[in-house]
Amino acid sequence: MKFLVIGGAGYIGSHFIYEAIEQGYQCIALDNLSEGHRQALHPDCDFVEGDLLDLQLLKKVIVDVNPDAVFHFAAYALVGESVSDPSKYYRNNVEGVRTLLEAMREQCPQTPLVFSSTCAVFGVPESLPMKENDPKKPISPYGRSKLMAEYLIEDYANAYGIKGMALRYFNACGAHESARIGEAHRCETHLIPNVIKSTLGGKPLVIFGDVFDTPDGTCVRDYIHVKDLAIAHIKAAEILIKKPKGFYDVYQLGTGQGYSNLEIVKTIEKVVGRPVEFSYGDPRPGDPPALYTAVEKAREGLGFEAQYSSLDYIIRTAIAWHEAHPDGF
Ligand SMILES: NC(=O)c1ccc[n+]([C@@H]2O[C@H](COP(=O)([O-])OP(=O)(O)OC[C@H]3O[C@@H](n4cnc5c(N)ncnc54)[C@H](O)[C@@H]3O)[C@@H](O)[C@H]2O)c1
Ligand SMILES: O=c1ccn([C@@H]2O[C@H](COP(=O)(O)OP(=O)(O)O[C@H]3O[C@H](CO)[C@@H](O)[C@H](O)[C@H]3O)[C@@H](O)[C@H]2O)c(=O)[nH]1
Repeated sequence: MKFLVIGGAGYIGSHFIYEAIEQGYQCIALDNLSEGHRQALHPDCDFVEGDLLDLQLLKKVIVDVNPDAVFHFAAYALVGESVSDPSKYYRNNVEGVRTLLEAMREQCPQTPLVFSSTCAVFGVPESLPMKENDPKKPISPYGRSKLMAEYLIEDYANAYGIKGMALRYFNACGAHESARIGEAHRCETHLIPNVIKSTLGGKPLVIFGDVFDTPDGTCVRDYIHVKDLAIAHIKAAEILIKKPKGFYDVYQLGTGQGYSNLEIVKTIEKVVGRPVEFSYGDPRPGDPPALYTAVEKAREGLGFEAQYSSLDYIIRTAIAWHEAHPDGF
């Protein structure tokens, strides 16, 4: 089977491709390398350098590849930047999805689409753990753009028979067990890489806020290893392939267990064997105090349960990647 992977040179997309190729699937990545890295691509993965917003290119690639499933990882994903430059986010994350849906509607209306969504569609959750159908009140243009994209896919499924699944990830983390690929965002905002980089001589760590309504005052998040995300995507595609036209559903991917920012720092200290220096800063605007998912729907609907997301494995694989590639790719 052949998978077309939009955004395949990015962090999560590149780990998905490694897993899919290791499981025997053929992969073709399309990426404009605005954030991704050519070196992140598996050596057996075919690559088209191009833009999601280029409808003619998408149609041509779909005809040439004739994929059995399409995976859409490409987006801009910095919450803060989305507040200061929403136009950039709505264009790439909403118009990009519409362009892809148009290309698929014309060239491969039966082919399943698996879409990267986020727990940021909820904003500040009304209750925990968060369930798929809980109320959604996103508080950033990034979260809103992803919620709009979910609606677009659902509407195209209802009206034109597209088959789609939105997978809402909680906090993606970790690296490939080989340490050949890992998290290498050009502007790194995520906690785990920032803690690790601070131990390797990078920028000093600032923990954003210690006065949240959580057990130790720091934010709580649900961390899921990129290998688990990759496995869930393959399960989603295998299920979607067998579904009738017009099928659409949403699943959340996390472990169901929350860890505070301080617990992450303490675990990294234990693994590296020395103290991590940090200071407390102001809370980051738009950070909800606690986010963790209910896992029942993914367990029942996808047969998915995280297996590679112990904090110890996440941190060990992430450290191995950063030690092997201190300057990224
Ligand atoms: N990292 C997380 O914790 C997290 C959590 C929830 C959801 N997500 C979502 O998962 C997806 C992947 O996230 P990531 O962390 O791997 O991000 P990433 O930036 O590393 O990967 C995105 C890739 O898409 C490419 N891209 C962006 N716009 C494009 C365009 N117009 N045309 C072609 N390629 C384009 C980039 O070059 C990059 O390679 C995103 O949709 C993100 O919103 C990420
Ligand atoms: O240097 C840092 C970096 C992060 N944090 C805190 O660590 C926690 C986790 O932050 P981060 O790793 O940036 O992830 P989130 O902000 O939780 O991730 C959100 O942002 C992603 C976009 O990058 C979305 O896709 C996810 O769905 C959404 O949960 C938050 O409390 C941050 O304030 C720090 O204290 N210091």
